[in-house]
Amino acid sequence: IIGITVSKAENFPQWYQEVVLKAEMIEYYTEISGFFIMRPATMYIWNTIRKWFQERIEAMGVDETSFPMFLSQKSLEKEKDHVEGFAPELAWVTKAGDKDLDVPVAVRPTSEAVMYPYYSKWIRSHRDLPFRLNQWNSVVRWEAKQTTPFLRAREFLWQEGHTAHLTEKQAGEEVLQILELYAGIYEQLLAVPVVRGRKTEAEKFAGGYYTTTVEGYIPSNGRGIQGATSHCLGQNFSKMFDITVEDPNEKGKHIHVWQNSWGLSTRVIGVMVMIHGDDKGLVLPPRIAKIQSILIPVGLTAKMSAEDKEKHLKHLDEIYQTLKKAGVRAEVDLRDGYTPAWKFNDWELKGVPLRIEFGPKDAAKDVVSYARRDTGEKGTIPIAELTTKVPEMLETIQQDMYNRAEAAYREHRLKITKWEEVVPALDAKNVVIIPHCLVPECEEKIKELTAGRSDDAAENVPEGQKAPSMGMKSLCIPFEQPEGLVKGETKCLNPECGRLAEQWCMFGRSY
Ligand SMILES: O=C1CCCN[C@@H]1CCCn1cnc2ccccc2c1=O
Repeated sequence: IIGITVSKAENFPQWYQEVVLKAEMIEYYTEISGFFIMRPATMYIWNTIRKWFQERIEAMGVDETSFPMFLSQKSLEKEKDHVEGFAPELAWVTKAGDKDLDVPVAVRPTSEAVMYPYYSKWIRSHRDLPFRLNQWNSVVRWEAKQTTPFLRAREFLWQEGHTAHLTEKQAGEEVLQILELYAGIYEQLLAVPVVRGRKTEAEKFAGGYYTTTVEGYIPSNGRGIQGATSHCLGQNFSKMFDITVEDPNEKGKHIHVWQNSWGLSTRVIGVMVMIHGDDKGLVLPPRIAKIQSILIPVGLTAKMSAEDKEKHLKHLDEIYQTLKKAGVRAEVDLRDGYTPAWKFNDWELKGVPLRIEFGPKDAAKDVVSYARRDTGEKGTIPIAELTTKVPEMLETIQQDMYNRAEAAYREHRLKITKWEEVVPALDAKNVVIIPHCLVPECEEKIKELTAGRSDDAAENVPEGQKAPSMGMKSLCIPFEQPEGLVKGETKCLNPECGRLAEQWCMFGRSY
């Protein structure tokens, strides 16, 4: 069996790459770098997320749409001021066949510029509000940085919601409603805890008014990771694209609508793999596992008569049927020519949450033997109790996986009030929450001050090999603010800043 050849603790990047490849989630698209093939194991998870989210936004009155994947120079021009930062990531089509296009078109990196000229056309009266569309699609951003499966790819799947409202208040309510759904995808489906908060001015979507975010944490390297964002765009885009309605209270007067845009991508799958995986491979939370329980016959030795073997497998099939009826996504592995041990490794690599073994010894006692993938715990379950015990155990696994990840995040999210404690905390794989002035220049300074010098003198590291550790960025201003910050008195923690602190702000090394 070709399992994972490195340990998660020893070589995290290599471990991650092996897991997504050997668990058959991803294939590298070697024709063009930065692109990945998403295989059935991945698409099952993505489709589970999509069904969960789609059902809930439909209940909110969001309709589905599908816009073209190309945008014109002209409409890009309308949002040029904030697009310039993104310009290097735009992929352009300049030819069709052997003919140059008179006007090159860009592949969408996001769809504001594609959609909003039509919002302008369709949204005329306040009765058209709230106007809400979402599309499930892929976008292209020609990343210059090193790509990683799920976390940073040049094309990824996401949903992008784009809504218009009459007032800032109505827009603001929806921003948070969607953010809670994003948190729900992480916490209820992926068993991944997230911190909810607002991005600082330096880290928000520049074209927007404010950005709310769910922030994850990767224990293996102590980095923060942006999980999904729900932006209030204010009236910025309705002014750029002339999206107005007649003022219901004042004839002849026009109001620029208040807009939101919100997106969650296949990045969420990478976060789940990184947090829950172990040295045997993927560990899937039961709620998003295509196979929740794999049934494997054991103890079928050669000296067993064909008749006894058949009887045993028939009994196993009854167990399988019982589990299916109980709503468990179960499969039976009857592959010939593979030992039980080989099968155990294979299904552990693929992250199946619960293994059920059934041999003659089990049959004699009317039990099955089980092994939990997350903890390795083994035991037996009376066959008569499978219908209740197996669904219960799957829910327990889901909850335990969340609780362990939540504890790891909580224990590595340190409230710090002494600057000299910051870098040691980062080096110990923590993210920090510090009193901060929220001024962009100060964040830049903090990034410099916390970037580790490449201390080549460090033990047994060849000259110039030790990469300088990156500085910390702001991750979010947590909605849940700790105690102890006295407005007008508490100083920003950056010793070179000197300003007063506005709020507690979470910082960390990040993706
Ligand atoms: O996040 C979201 C959620 C979904 C809808 N769009 C917003 C904002 C996207 C911000 N963004 C991100 N990368 C880009 C890359 C190239 C051009 C433009 C952009 C760009 O506007």
